[in-house]
Amino acid sequence: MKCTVALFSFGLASKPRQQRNQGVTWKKPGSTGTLPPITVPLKKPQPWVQVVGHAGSFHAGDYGMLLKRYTEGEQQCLQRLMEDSLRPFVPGYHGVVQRAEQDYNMMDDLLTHFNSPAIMDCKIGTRTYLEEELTKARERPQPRQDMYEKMVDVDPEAPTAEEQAQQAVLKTRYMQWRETLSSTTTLGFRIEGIKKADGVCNTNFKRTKSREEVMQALQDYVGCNALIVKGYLRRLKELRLVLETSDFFRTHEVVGSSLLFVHDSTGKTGVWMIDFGKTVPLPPPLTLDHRTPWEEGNREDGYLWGLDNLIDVLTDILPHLT
Ligand SMILES: O=P(O)(O)O[C@H]1[C@H](O)[C@@H](OP(=O)(O)O)[C@H](OP(=O)(O)O)[C@@H](OP(=O)(O)O)[C@H]1O
Ligand SMILES: Nc1ncnc2c1ncn2[C@@H]1O[C@H](COP(=O)(O)OP(=O)(O)O)[C@@H](O)[C@H]1O
Repeated sequence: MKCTVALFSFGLASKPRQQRNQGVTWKKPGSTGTLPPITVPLKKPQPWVQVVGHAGSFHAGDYGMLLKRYTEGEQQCLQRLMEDSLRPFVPGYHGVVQRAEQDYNMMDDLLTHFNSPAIMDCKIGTRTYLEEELTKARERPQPRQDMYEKMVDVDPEAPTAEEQAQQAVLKTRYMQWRETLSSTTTLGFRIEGIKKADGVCNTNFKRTKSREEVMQALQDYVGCNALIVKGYLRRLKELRLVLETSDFFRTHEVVGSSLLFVHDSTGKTGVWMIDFGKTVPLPPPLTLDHRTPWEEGNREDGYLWGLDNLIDVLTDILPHLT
């Protein structure tokens, strides 16, 4: 999907976001109304921007909140994360709300405190589908036409003769193809989408694979600004330290989760873990180190290996920046 800009908030208040807060007018308490009202111009509110992901899953809420279509698995993860040492690295979670008969997980909008932010979504890990999806695909294969079409759009030669005959591919096959086409297999992370401060959005990274191509895309994203990269590196190294001791992380297979990078022209930077739709608890006493290569059955996801590589790549671009 293309970047989506939400101009209006959803449901929590009756007026659209753009119409409220453009300036606040009030009277002095107890005044007779003879004093002219004081008008305080407030900063223009920022529209929430979705860089990638499922269309129609989100609604921008009020008061810096974001509503994401409810799934029980994601709710469980967000709830557990609020009690874990990873809490500062995930959006604050505020429970389930219902709007127009649909349940949503309500969380902090991570863009709130930035001014015209640049945003990047990086999917972390060497595997983007769950082991249970692989088992299901073997037991009850359900070839998908939509994924065949997405595949052919990128590379008409990619489907096998059998897939061409069926005009359909299995989801796991599509996901594996996406992993090897991009840097997921070789670096353990891939750029999914970037929105720059000028509003220009790029989700065309499916073939961004080599270390050099990834470095180029990252350099472009940070506008060759070394301070921004240093800010990101500090945060990523802190995250790595916390991940290495987090109970939540040790006991969960983290698949398809992204790091959301945000910075603005003031030099402010932030990185958070998002998307726990395919993060599942492991059967005790199984734990993961997130660096051991995946073999079917070991449940390893390559998350920390990918983070190590991302930190290395960002460190390598520093000498090229001003
Ligand atoms: O990015 P493209 O190539 O379009 O492929 C998408 C992403 O892999 C989605 O993962 P994510 O949500 O992590 O971005 C995945 O959703 P799942 O998370 O459900 O696996 C979609 O599966 P379907 O929703 O089954 O189409 C798949 O079609
Ligand atoms: N808490 C958040 N704050 C701000 N933006 C977010 C937040 N969560 C998700 N997004 C935006 O939505 C996009 C998709 O999020 P994600 O959770 O991965 O959705 P999906 O499960 O549909 O893939 C991200 O790339 C980002 O732009």
